[in-house]
Amino acid sequence: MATLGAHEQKHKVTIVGSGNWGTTIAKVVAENTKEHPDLFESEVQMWVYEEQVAIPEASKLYDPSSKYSTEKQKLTTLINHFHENVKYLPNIALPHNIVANPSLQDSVKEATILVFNLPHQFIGGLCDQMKGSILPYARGVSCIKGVDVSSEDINLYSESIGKKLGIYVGALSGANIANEVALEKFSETTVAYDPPPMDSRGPTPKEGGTPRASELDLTKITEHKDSKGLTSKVRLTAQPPELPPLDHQLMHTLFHRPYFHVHVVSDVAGVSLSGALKNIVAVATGFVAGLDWGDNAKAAIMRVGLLEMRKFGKMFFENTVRTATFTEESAGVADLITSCMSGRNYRCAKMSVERGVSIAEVEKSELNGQMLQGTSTAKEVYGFLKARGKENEFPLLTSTYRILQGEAKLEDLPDLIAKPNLF
Ligand SMILES: NC(=O)c1ccc[n+]([C@@H]2O[C@H](COP(=O)([O-])OP(=O)(O)OC[C@H]3O[C@@H](n4cnc5c(N)ncnc54)[C@H](O)[C@@H]3O)[C@@H](O)[C@H]2O)c1
Ligand SMILES: O=P(O)(O)OC[C@H](O)CO
Repeated sequence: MATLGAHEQKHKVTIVGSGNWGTTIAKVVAENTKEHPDLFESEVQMWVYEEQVAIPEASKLYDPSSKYSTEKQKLTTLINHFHENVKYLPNIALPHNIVANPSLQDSVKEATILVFNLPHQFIGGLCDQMKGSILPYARGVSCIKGVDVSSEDINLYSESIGKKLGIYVGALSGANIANEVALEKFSETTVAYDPPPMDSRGPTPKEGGTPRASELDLTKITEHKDSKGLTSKVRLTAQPPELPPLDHQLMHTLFHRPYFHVHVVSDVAGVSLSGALKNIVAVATGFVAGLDWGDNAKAAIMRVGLLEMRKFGKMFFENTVRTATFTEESAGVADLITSCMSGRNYRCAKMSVERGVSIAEVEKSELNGQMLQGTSTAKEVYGFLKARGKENEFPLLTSTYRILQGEAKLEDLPDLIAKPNLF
């Protein structure tokens, strides 16, 4: 187990988000912060998008004589009272050192490590609200499976968040159906963390002066190569030397559990792109499952999907992506497989075909507020590919969007994806 020596300060962790995966990762992290008091403050703040919730009658917490069962209450009140997220992760006991906080600014203000974990459509607005409230030397990890697409550009969420907040952000992604991880069934994940070299330790002393752990001494302009290989000057604040160094070893200690095995790598692009693009492939796999075409058809979609994911990485992130990530890491092929077997994108796409209704209708009726990422990512990625004139080079990603739009027939999918050059 990692012990990094005695330090005057400890890391304080905040989870930004509290959905199905957000709450599960809060549980993982809170178990570790409690187990490593030499490195972390035990308390983990979890920012909750506040809503009024009644305990479902199916819940083991349901007690008709209690005010909590009959009346709608604030979700934060319920989480902090029962140590359970009754809406997004029901029937899972949460560690008592998780504190649900409805105030974004208050929840992040002391965090030295910010874990971003919520549906990707909300992150831009939340970063705007967070500006000015976070520590300048905080570091982040994005668990978001999605890509940040503007009219003609594509960015990893880790980098978009990092740019908006002026901090370095890595990524976590893997074959991680949240409910299974929450039940402590074995799984693996991949953490990608590759901060600019200044993070290696210590303040930059003023010439002839003694280093002090103040922001002034620790902030410097440093060269940083982003995931597209572009080198730019970024203003970044080093973490004070009083804190345990935030390196691969500490990342491992923060996320690894006996049931949740972590592999830390440096390929932020490969890890992030895998998590985003596999959601589109899962929608396509759900579609063919809905037609009852069998496992061979699903495997064919997964094969083409994996090749398109790798080609996408090579084409648009060629300078930094490690193509082996797609086939060697949990974030790559393993996440593709689990998502295409039982993920929400797969299940909702399958039901939409079986019931003859839109996937959005199924999402609304079946997910109790949880959100699909595959449908919006399909639209965003298609828009990006089309703007570049590359849509025909990614037939599965493109066809999935066109089927969602009613512009292509699902039954034609085998021909639509036949014989592309995916290498
Ligand atoms: N659930 C999984 O099994 C799983 C596993 C791995 C990764 N992921 C990824 O993790 C990320 C988060 O997914 P999740 O499963 O925790 O979320 P989720 O699908 O449970 O989404 C619901 C969350 O969105 C929040 N929300 C709703 N409206 C909001 C608003 N206006 N502003 C801010 N928040 C709002 C809700 O409070 C809730 O916390 C996604 O990128 C997802 O792809 C999910
Ligand atoms: O349920 P999905 O489809 O959002 O997928 C969940 C996870 O990403 C699987 O690793």
